[in-house]
Amino acid sequence: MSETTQANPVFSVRKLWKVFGPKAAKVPGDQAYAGLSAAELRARTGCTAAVRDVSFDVHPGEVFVVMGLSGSGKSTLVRCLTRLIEPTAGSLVMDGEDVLAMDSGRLRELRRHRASMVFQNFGLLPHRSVLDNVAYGLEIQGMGKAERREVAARMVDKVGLEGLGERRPGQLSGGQQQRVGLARALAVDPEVMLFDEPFSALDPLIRRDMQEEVIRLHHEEGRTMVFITHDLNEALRLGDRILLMRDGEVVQLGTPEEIVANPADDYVRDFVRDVPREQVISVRRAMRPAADGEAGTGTALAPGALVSEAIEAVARTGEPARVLDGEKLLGVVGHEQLLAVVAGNGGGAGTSPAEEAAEAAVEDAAEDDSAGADRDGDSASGASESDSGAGDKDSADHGDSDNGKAVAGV
Ligand SMILES: Nc1ncnc2c1ncn2[C@@H]1O[C@H](COP(=O)(O)OP(=O)(O)OP(=O)(O)O)[C@@H](O)[C@H]1O
Repeated sequence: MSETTQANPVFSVRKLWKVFGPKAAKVPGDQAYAGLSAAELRARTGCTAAVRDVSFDVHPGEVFVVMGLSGSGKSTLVRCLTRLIEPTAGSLVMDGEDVLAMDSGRLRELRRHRASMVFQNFGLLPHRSVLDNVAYGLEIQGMGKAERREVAARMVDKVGLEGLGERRPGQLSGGQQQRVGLARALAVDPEVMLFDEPFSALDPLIRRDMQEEVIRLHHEEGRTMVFITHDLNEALRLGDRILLMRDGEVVQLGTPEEIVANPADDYVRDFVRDVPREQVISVRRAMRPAADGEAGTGTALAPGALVSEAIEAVARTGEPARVLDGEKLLGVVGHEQLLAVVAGNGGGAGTSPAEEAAEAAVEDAAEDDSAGADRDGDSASGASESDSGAGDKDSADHGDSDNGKAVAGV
C-alpha cells in the first residue's frame, strides 16, 4: 500500500515538455514564457507547447488513462513515451532505463517488444488476412512463419474472432477490425500497451463491448495499459488512475473516485458534473462515526463498496449500513450521508466534520493494522496511494510541487 513497497514504475516521467515550432528548445525553462497561456505563447513565439512540464509514474499492472479535450496534448504525450515524438525537455525512464538516451536500435527494440500501440484508425494492412495482420509485429521481430501464425491464431481466438482469421480487414465490422488491432498489439506480448483513442470511431454499443474486452484482458493478464480518451465515462470505467490534461498541462491525477469526489479546480468540477457520484464514490468517503447501539445492526459493507450498493442496502433494511474492515467497524452510512453524496455535497475529503471524523477513523484503523495488510485491495490499484497524501510527499521528494499542481501519482 505504500510507495516503498510498490514495484518500480513502468514509466517515470518528470518535467516533460514537447514544444512544436521555431526555437522550441528555448521555451521550457524560460521564465518569460512560464506563465503564458497557450494562445499567448503561440502569439509571442509561434510555438505550441503541446506538453508542458508534465510529471507522473505509470505503475506495473495499472490502467493509466490520459484524458482531456481535443488538443489538450494527450496523443503528443503518449507518443513521447516511445519517442514516436521526440520530447523537447524533461526526463523519461522506462523500467529504470533512460529512454531519451536510447540509440535507434534500442528504441526499435522498445517499440517492437516492450510497448505496442493500438490506434483509433486500426492501422491494418488491407491486403493481408486477419491472421497475417495479427502476426505482423512478430514477422517484424523475425519470428518464423509457422510459429507466428500459431501465436496469431491464439490471439485471434483470445479477442473473440474465432473463425475469421482468413478474412481481409475490409470484410469485418469496425468493432471486429479494432479487435484485430488489439490482437496484433497483444501478439508481441508487450510489457505495456498504449491505446490512442482506440474506440472513438465505434458506435456506442460496440464501443462498450470493446471496453469490456479491454477490462477482461486486463483482468486476465494484468498487463500495464496507457489509454488515451476524451470520453469521461470511458476514463472512469477503465482507469485505475486518470491523468487529466488541459492545454498540455496536468490538471489533476487521481483515481476516478478522487477526481469525482475532490475535483482539483472548477475545470475538473465542470468535467465531472454529470457523473453519477454514487457509482464512483465509496462508502469509506461517505460514512460517519457509529453512534451507540449501531455497532451490531445494519448491512455490513467493505470500505470500498460503492455508495450505490449502500443505497440499495439502506433502502432494503431501513437502517444504516455498517462499514467494516474485516471485523473492525469503521463507521456507518445512513440516508443523510448517502443523499449528500448523490446531491453532490458529500463524499469529498473533509467536506463536513462528520466526514473528517470518519476519515480519522479510517486512518486510526490503518495505524492499528500493524501487520500492514493491504486494506485497499478492494479498490482500484491506484487507490493505494490515494488518501494518504503520498502524492504530496513524493512530489516534494521530486521537487515537483511547484504551482500547487497535482503532480502525478508519484
Ligand atoms: N506536428 C505538430 N506541429 C505543430 N503543432 C502540433 C503538432 N502536433 C500536435 N500539435 C498541437 O499540439 C497540441 C496538442 O495536440 P495533440 O494531438 O497531442 O492533442 P490531443 O489531446 O491528442 O487531441 P485530439 O483528442 O484531438 O487527438 C494541439 O494544439 C496541436 O495542434
